[in-house]
Amino acid sequence: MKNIESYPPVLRQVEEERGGKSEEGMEDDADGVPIIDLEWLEDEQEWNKLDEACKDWGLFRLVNHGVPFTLLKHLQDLAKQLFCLSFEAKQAACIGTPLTYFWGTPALTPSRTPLTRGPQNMNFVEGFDLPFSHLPHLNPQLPTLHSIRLLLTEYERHLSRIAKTIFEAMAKRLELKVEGSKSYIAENTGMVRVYRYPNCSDTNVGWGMEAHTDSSVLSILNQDDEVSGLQILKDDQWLTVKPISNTLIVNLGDMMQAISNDRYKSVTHRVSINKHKERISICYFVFPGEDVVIESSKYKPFTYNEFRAQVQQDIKSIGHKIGLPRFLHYQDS
Ligand SMILES: O=C(O)CCC(=O)C(=O)O
Ligand SMILES: [Fe+2]
Repeated sequence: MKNIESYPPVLRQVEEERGGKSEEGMEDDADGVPIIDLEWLEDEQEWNKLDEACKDWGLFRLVNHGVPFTLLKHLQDLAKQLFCLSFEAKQAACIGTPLTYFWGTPALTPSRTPLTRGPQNMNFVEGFDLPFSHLPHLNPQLPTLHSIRLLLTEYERHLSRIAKTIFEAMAKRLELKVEGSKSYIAENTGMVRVYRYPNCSDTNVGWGMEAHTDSSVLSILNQDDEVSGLQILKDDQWLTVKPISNTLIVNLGDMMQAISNDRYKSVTHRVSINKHKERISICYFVFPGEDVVIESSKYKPFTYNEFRAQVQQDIKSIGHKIGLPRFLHYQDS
């Protein structure tokens, strides 16, 4: 169902202006993304597969993850309902709550106001930012948000279990010291973002989300069952990650790349705009404790807090994130 009144006005305007001026896009069907079975992660062979996936791809598809299919589906449906509300209702729903509603950019300032950079590099996306630590204090007026809150509490339990299991397997492989490695995925830093990428008949207007790497340790994506959009950069080629029902997509972020001293990579990815259908995705991010120092031989020691502050500063001053290269011991001049 197309519900253009519910889009943020700037996104609505683009679609109205571009309506009809479209070009057929080509989409590749096969993706070849490595598949990791969470139930078999203890097994030597699966463990090797995980290591390879993290080195070569920085991303994999997770099966047998233990999250009930009904929960994944229900969250998707509720997110759809939430986005169908009018723009004004979505704005109003967040006032006085720890939620943030944003559009046109996924980047937020430290005070969690959206960082927009004008219509030229606007991302064709709207979303809600939901930090898990605030979930118990969230007392939303909207029934849809209330239901989402209840489901997210259960979702969080599953996703933190998954993140922990995957991280522990990686840490063992990387021979990280157990004490330090625990705080690399801090209990209280998980957060979820729910996105809607409106469809647009002219896919040349830009990106749902422009190319970037995540700043997280791990990001776990529950993507739309039917509508594709996520693309990753693999061997200098963009590749579409197919939506496959009842699977999760796990991607490694900058923190994981640094923790692994560049053995693993933070995958560059972007989201394309779909011509015919809007796309919903629910992304869970896990970060190190804010003051935990990440030490490696490639990078100067830094905390996630420092990394985040640098990213914010770069976005503000030069318009985009530089990320890990800012922290290299030896920077190219
Ligand atoms: O929506 C997606 O598929 C990806 C979202 C994403 O890349 C992000 O939130 O960093
Ligand atoms: Fe991302």
